[in-house]
Amino acid sequence: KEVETKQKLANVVVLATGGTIAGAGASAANSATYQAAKVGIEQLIAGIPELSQVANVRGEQVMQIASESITNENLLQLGRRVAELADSKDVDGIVITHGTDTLEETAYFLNLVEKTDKPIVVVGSMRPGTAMSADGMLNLYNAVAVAGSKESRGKGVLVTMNDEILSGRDVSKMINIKTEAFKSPWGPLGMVVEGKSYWFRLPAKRNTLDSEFDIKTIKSLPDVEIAYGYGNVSDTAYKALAQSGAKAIIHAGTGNGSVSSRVVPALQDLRKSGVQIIRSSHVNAGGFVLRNAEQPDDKYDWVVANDLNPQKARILAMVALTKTQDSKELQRMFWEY
Ligand SMILES: NC(=O)C[C@H](N)C(=O)O
Repeated sequence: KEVETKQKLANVVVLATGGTIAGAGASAANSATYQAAKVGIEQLIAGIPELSQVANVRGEQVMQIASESITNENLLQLGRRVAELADSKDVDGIVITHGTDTLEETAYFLNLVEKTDKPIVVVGSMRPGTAMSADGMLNLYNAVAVAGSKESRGKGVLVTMNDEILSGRDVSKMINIKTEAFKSPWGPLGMVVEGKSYWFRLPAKRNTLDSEFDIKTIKSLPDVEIAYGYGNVSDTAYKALAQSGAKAIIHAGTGNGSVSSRVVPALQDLRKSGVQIIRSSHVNAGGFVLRNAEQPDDKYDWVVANDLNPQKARILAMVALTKTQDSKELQRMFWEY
């Protein structure tokens, strides 16, 4: 009977990349002072025997880094491994353990480039496993349960943090000291409780199977950089980024992506020289940038990121620029993804 149940369980592969979920501190009181990316995936899986009740789980250590140090090469490496596993008949779902600092970027990247309807769930933790009330164990258990569930198929890349199921497209780390750190401005898609998923809404934006991007055809990612808007800002950073080879600059603007009059002339010049200018917003609870509001985007040939925060706008711009250099095409992609 036991063998029978085991056969019915989904096969879930956990790809480990490091982060706090693999972190370790000197004492149980160290919830914020610790080293990320210390514990291997075998040890993480062995620490949660209950995983075997929700899926047949095996782990793979893809890298072991704190996520603030993730490079474009790391993203491509991870994306390619996810695609290989998704193509494999004996894999039903994939979980990626990840540091939380750039988790939202990796989740969005995978959401754009993985051509599969198999569940892909990205998960992290705010406290290391050595801390009191560590959150990684339950977050990972939830991730495996969601990745092993047929109901999770075709919903784009997902994130499970703090009992919520969130869309990898628009989830963002909103605070760095609470376990309730990850939010989407548009709310979670569902909840996961005791290994069972409860769904309430679906992503409306193009993703995975419905996406025009494919990890298998992306050889490298172009250089896209972010410059921050604030009072008394100068154009130095924008110019320097372009000079060092940025193909697009994300303006992490104030308010609705507004641009200081001290910076506008430089951005007009950069656009004329071929650099794409993409207006986003760094407001905390989620920006919303509209074309030709605040700035005449049609006249300047700039692009707006709408609700994508600057770091997510960077991901879409990189992926989009592997297909087109046309600003109108770029803008279409920013509306559709
Ligand atoms: N909570 C975390 O995972 C933070 C860590 N710096 C990381 O992103 O790897």
